[in-house]
Amino acid sequence: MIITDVSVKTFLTTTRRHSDSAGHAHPGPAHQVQQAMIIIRTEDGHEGYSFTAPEIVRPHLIEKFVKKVLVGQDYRDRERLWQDLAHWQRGSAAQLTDRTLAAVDVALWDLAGRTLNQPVYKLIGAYRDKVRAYGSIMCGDEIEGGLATPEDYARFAEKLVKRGYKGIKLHTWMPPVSWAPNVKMDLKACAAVREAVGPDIHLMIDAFHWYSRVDSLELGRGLEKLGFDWIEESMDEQSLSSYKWLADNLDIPVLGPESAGGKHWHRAEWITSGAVDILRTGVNDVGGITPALKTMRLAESFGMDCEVHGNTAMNLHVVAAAKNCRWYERGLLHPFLEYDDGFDYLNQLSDPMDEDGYVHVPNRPGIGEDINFDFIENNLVS
Ligand SMILES: O=C(O)[C@H](O)[C@@H](O)[C@@H](O)C(=O)NO
Ligand SMILES: [Mg+2]
Repeated sequence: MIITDVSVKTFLTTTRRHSDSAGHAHPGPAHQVQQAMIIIRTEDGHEGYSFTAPEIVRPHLIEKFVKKVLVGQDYRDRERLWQDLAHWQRGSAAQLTDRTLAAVDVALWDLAGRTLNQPVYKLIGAYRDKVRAYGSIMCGDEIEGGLATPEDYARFAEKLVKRGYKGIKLHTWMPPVSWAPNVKMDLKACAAVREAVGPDIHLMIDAFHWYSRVDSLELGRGLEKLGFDWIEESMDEQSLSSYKWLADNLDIPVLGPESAGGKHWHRAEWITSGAVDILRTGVNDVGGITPALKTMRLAESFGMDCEVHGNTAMNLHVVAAAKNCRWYERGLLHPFLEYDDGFDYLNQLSDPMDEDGYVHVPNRPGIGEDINFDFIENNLVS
């Protein structure tokens, strides 16, 4: 049961996803990027794994914080190990972030599942084995036939409905697109999608914090006429009072926070201040599966749904272990990318979606990522 080592393998993987100068993903030519796999090993040889960017598990963090907290400890003591790492964040000179806590926590859950030969959502206490996915579309772009016009969004939405999606979320145009953000263009894209898919498909928008209160109000009122399910991150989530103002002035549910820090503690303040109608969590956003579950239960205590940010199996297990969540966010999607192609370092997708739009939780032990260890060994960087 005792953890004897924490290590990291960094390897090359090929992707067609490129980040723009604001961090938004867009399709482009295939290129190689570095990915990291953290490995937590116990005395009896069991291992747990999780994937993240190499800088999130760089040697300084593993040696100065992670190993000092984990090595010599019982791998089953996830709550205490998470609390010890979270407590050390304050004294880490802002080096130990929620992303690193998430990578460690996910690997600990994976270790538990692999050791006990059980999928994580069953260890937590499953609520369901499958969940509806919404297609989370990439931010708009200026690519011919991509997501450059409202008609492009409408055409892609029709394709997603044919694939089986019963919900679609638009990330609209944002800087560095020269004329963005633009409320009227956002509403044109949303109207074109509603026209294309009809009244029964659930639609949401994620405006990615580019708007003022007044712009957000105009956007929200327009979405109310189009029957959207929620408006997400239309303003900077560092302004709690702006979201309280928006939620007070809109009928459409306001969902958040996604990118605001403070884990489940700060999300309690968002609820009690009336800043949101639907809470948001995410394994990477709050520091792991452990705090994401706390956030789900917090929202449930207030009669509130809590929607989980992000794809991959780690988020899917959180969704599967909670009643107060309606969707799995499957994405990010683009007309020029085939999401179902997956990743070269995994043997199969961890979030396969059936033709009815349901994603089935992997029943493989642990997180359930079907890791191609040979690929990783053959493409090692360090
Ligand atoms: O880069 C990000 O912050 C996320 O990928 C984001 O674009 C998207 O996943 C999101 O906000 N979903 O709600
Ligand atoms: Mg979002």
